[in-house]
Amino acid sequence: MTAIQYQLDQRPTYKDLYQFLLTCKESLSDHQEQRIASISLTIESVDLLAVLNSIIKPNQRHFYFEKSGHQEAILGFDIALQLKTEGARRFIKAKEFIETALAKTTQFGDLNAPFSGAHFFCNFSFFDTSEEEAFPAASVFLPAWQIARFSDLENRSNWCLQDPNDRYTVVANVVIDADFDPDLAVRKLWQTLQKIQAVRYEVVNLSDATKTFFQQKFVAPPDQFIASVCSALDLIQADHFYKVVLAQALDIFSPLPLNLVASLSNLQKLYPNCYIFSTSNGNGSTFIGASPERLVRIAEVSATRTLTTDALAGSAPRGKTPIEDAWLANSLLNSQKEIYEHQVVIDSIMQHLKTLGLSPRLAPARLLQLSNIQHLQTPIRARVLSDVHLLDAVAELHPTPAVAGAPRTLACEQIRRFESFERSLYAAPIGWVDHRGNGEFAVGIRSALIKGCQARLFAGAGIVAGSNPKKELAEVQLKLQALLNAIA
Ligand SMILES: C=C(O[C@@H]1C=C(C(=O)O)C=C[C@H]1O)C(=O)O
Repeated sequence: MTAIQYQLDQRPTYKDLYQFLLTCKESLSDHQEQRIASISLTIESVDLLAVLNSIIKPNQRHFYFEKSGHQEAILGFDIALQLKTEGARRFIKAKEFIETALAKTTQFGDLNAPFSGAHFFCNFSFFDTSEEEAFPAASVFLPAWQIARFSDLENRSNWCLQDPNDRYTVVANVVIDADFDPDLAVRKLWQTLQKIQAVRYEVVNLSDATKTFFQQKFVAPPDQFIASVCSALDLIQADHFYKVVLAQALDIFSPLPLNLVASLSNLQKLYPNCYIFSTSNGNGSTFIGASPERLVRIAEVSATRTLTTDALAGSAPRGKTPIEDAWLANSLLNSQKEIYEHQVVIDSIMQHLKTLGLSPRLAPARLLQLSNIQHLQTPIRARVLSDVHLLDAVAELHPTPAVAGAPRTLACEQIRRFESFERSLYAAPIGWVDHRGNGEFAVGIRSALIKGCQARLFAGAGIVAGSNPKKELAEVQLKLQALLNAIA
């Protein structure tokens, strides 16, 4: 991969870009060869959801990923290169696809600016084959356009407003082949850049989005969920496995098409400490959610390449009063059953990270409090050497016992047996990888698959010895209700 740098204080001109693209074309060695030119520029502030709302067409692929705390958000749209695959080697195939794409990429711009350079957007399904047509078991794409916001501030109180300290990067990825016309390409680039920059003053008044009356239907009735939990508890007692995570799916039908951007904006406001994500297949289906669960991040922390993951399991509702809330938090922190459910996740993550040759360290367990629910959370960190790719870590960690159970294979068999719907992208890795092999994946829980006037909402709960079937149903319904409140 080649990188051409230009001075930070100097925006490239039309001529600079033309010259760069022409050089890329001239470097093609034969008629069959294809190269990628990746151009990174810094721009002034732009509202990413406004771009999603006003520029991206429903039949264009998009990917939106906002890190918990709203410090970073990244939007990709339109496809430069893509891979769709399935099977046991899907994560490895995704890694190979990215490495092959990077080998034919020439990068232009300041690669030290946050979120500059080529980024690849990935979504996977929970199982390694997918019966559900909307999304394949593995999908990776390099977008034609990528826009990112990066905030240096640790705790922004006014996160939903544009902050003067935020920095914005745009990356355009252009496919260069024998028929490539550099002049036309620069003119198109310029036009799209202008369109993006014109969006920044657009007010997307999402709070006015019409809330419509939805009809709702569980895919499997609540009684069936209770019966499944009881059967799972019998198998746990008979020592077949320790834990299984069983989910419910709720279908909603709206008289009007569901409003994707309004739903995302609601999720942002309701869940400021969750990952907010949206991925479309370019064919009318979109998967969105607000997940509190990090699968894995690899980033430079104080000049050390560091892997961070979280064990997240063990839940309680939030109280209606501060006293009730504190009581519920205290019960969660001291419940033998919840601590055990949490520990199963920690043990598995530690073991899988060691399999990767890492020496992980645990931070003390803490409470992660969301607006409707609270969880036990243990951050886990490890130093990584350059031979561990982010997708190697995803392949090793997914699915953790937080969303599958333990032991993994037996738990997954029980999920297939007890759940009567396809999990699709629910509870699966969703995230991005950059040109350095760094990036971040969330676990796609608290999520919904939207198509036109319909949506399927997903939520689950971990079942271990001592679980109470009615409480588990209540937990799943609480999680579903939170999503329902956000879908507009
Ligand atoms: C499976 C889900 O959540 C998981 C299950 C939890 C639990 O049972 O306590 C807590 C957090 C998540 O790891 C979901 O929200 O769908």
